Amino acid sequence: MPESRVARPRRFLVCEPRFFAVRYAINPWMRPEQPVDVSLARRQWLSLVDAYRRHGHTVETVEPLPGLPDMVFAANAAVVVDGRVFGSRFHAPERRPESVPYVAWFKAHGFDVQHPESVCEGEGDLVPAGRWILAGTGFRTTPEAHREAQEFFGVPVIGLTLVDPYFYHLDTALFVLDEENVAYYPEAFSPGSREVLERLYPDAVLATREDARAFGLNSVSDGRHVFISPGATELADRLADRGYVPVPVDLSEFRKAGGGIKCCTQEIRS
Ligand SMILES: CN(C)C(=N)NCCC[C@H](N)C(=O)O
Repeated sequence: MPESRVARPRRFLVCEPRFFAVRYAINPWMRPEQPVDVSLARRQWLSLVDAYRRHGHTVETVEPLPGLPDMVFAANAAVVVDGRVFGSRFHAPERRPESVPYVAWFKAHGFDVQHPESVCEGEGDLVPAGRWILAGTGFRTTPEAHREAQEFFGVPVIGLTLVDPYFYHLDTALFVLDEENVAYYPEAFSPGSREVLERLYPDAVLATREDARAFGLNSVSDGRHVFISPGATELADRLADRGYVPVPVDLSEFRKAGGGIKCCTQEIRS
């Protein structure tokens, strides 16, 4: 009999994909010559917002700006823990202007924003996980940014090295299920980082390459429901065996930019 899991209501910040497009290539998923169906992307994004609201979560929006096609990926804008906001410094020049509207949103909603000095892509690489923050590096966020985040939050930051360019942000290879456990794709990590994950999470849910390629690890969990790509079928079964409730949400259009459910979702933890 699987354990019965308890959901905790969340506060999410999202950005409508009004200007979503693939105009440049900054990760292996992006091919600017491949057309994007903006109206399908919008419907898919609305289905995510609807799924969050139906499950009792609060969803707020930041106004999208023209010329910023990746602004829909709200997770990259910051990391928020205990109401403290650690902003972003994007690796790609094309994404750097996104910080301005996000910082303005946080300020307008009563938050101060700490600006990192090193490249740091928000919750894409800094993943709060109960007593610590798991932090990816290798492609985007730097180890210097991990140190800055630890100083700022006063929470242990555990560095993990990513090695496969298809899993260029930590949130493509791992997600937090609840305060105690995570799901991840081991081959996305260096051997030493894999060992760290095995020590921290001996009971983790492991994903196959197929599930990882379907963006199954770019999921959002509220402790009970897991909002997950419908392509990650085996992972969904493994989660259900552990008592989680998979809620499939198809964001296939966003995969063309290298993003999925978690990328579109900034969690405001206060
Ligand atoms: C799950 N991921 C990767 C995210 N958290 N964000 C998606 C960013 C996509 C954007 N084209 C880029 O390459 O930056």
